[in-house]
Amino acid sequence: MASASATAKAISFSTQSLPLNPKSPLVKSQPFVSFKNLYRSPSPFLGQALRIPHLPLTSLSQHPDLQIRAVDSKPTVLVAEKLGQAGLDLLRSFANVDCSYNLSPEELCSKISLCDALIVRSGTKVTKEVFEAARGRLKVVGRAGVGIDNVDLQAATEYGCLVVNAPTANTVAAAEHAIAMLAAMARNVAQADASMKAGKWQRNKYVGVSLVGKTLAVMGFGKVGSEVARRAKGLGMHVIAHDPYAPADRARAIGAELVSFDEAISTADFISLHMPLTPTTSKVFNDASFAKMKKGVRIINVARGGVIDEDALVRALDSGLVAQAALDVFTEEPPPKDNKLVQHENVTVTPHLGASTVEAQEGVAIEIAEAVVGALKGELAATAVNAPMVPAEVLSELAPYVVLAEKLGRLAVQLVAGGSGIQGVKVVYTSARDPDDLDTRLLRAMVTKGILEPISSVFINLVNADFTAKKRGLRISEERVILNGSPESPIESIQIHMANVESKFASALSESGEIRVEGRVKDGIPHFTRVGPFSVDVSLEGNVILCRQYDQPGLIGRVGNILAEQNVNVNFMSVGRTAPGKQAIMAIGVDEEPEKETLKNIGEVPAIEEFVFLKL
Ligand SMILES: NC(=O)c1ccc[n+]([C@@H]2O[C@H](COP(=O)([O-])OP(=O)(O)OC[C@H]3O[C@@H](n4cnc5c(N)ncnc54)[C@H](O)[C@@H]3O)[C@@H](O)[C@H]2O)c1
Ligand SMILES: O=C(O)[C@H](O)COP(=O)(O)O
Repeated sequence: MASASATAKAISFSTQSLPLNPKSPLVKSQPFVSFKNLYRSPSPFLGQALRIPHLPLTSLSQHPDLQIRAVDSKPTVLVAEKLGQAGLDLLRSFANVDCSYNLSPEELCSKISLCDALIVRSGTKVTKEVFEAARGRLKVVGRAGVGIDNVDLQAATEYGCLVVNAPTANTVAAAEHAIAMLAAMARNVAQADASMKAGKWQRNKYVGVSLVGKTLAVMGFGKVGSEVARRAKGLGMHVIAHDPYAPADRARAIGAELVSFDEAISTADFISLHMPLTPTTSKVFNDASFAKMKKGVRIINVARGGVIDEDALVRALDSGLVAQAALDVFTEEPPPKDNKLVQHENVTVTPHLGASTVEAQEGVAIEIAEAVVGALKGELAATAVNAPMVPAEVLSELAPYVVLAEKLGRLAVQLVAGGSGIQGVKVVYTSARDPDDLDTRLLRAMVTKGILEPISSVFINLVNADFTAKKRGLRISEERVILNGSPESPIESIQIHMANVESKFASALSESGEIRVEGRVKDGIPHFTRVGPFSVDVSLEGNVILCRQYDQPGLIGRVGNILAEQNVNVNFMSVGRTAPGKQAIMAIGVDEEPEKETLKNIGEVPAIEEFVFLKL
């Protein structure tokens, strides 16, 4: 058995070559897809996006084929609800834009397989059927607004489709609308207006209530809630808030006190709702909670209709427990014509207008267009809803490690003997960085991609990597080995360990019997540096042949000759041995995939005990 103290000597046969083959059929077909395949892009988000790492753009643009493709291969964005002009202009500068409003679910499903991105507001349901109908082409759904309860996030994740939203541009508009509803309700503005338009003059009927000195409970102290609180303070109201996840000091800074749910609803004169619709908040305002409220309470809902049990609210209004309600949102939108809340004389309604100001819609359109274009370019979106957000500077630092992680995953899985069944994979990072300073989610996703893509038909990216691994029963654990010294590079090495599997290349097994491969980044290029107990050194740019042999003079030349006879270009070769004249591992980097016959000839060289061809 080989010892773990194997040493490596690297023999360079040629320098790094551009992995571009202009004659590749991939360049001719599927133009948008081809870039990823040509450049082996890490495309952490969107595997089919144009993303060209490490390569000078000038050399690409000089290639005639690529110039044509770059022009031809604009993605298509379907805008399914009205979007501000500035956002449309931005989208059109990058993509073909199809504005088709009021599509039926069937029409949406039939169009979607021709689209790379879809932009919606709250009026379009993006269901599992939509993702199924997209047949893998849809890469990003942009929600031009905050609430993503109309998008099936689980299905999006399962299909590897990124969901981004525009979380900030309509905050003030929604807060202003809540305040407008609050004041209009307190002074019966809508009812009095309707009465006058009907020819009446009813001054006694529409006596209102004052806001100053009253207690307002803000339920959900996020972006909109805190802006509502700030404005209510300006109206002289006493503001309390309930939000299990909001920091107390942020509330205090605005002059609001965070209290429990029961305390908020039982002491308030006005209750304004600003939480998202989730399984926990669904119908959280129901008979039981109305019963705890002060008699004559007034409720404003500019969040989501589903947080209120609407039948219970009708009962509470009819009994006088709730004096008035002001509603911008409804469980079903638009609500049926005979909806009792809409018709109720103590209820003021607007048709989901919270975000509908000219300014907010322009802002939202730009915010979502930037997010969608960025995502289509393969960048990580700051407003990703179903994927970890990795800041741009972290991404650029990790770029070569992202490639390394994927290629190590690919190497490791190809070393597994058929029928072994992989269950557990451990990824070990050695680094001098403080663990809190090293975000490995992207690397883990790429290891998963490397392992699963060669053995399945799934397309894996940062969005669906964990989900897909889990679904396939593949457990990926991570371990950090902290090195002493200064953390100049984020990672020293990445190792992949696969336990309880057999290997088709016995030398890949470590002393503990697990498949082990290791890689490092050298001068920005990912290298394969260890297999089992053997040190090797091959840049991970083409494909790799691993041979185990008895170290003897002339062997490297013999294998090199076999490859040269078949016109296979060797780009790198290294030999790791236990001691002179003992067992050694020869790792050969080759640009092309050798013919079967060539590989057979290598295997028949007497000193070679085993070998394996690994495709990267
Ligand atoms: N009517 C409109 O046109 C309109 C416009 C903008 C936003 N909205 C809706 O308003 C809501 C708030 O938007 P935002 O931008 O402030 O979102 P946000 O994420 O900034 O704030 C939501 C807050 O709710 C809190 N929360 C979560 N669960 C809670 C619970 N069980 N009880 C109390 N608080 C809880 C969160 O901690 C968070 O602080 C969303 O539902 C959004 O869709 C509606
Ligand atoms: O969640 C939101 O952003 C608001 O409800 C606005 O929805 P809209 O874009 O459909 O107006």
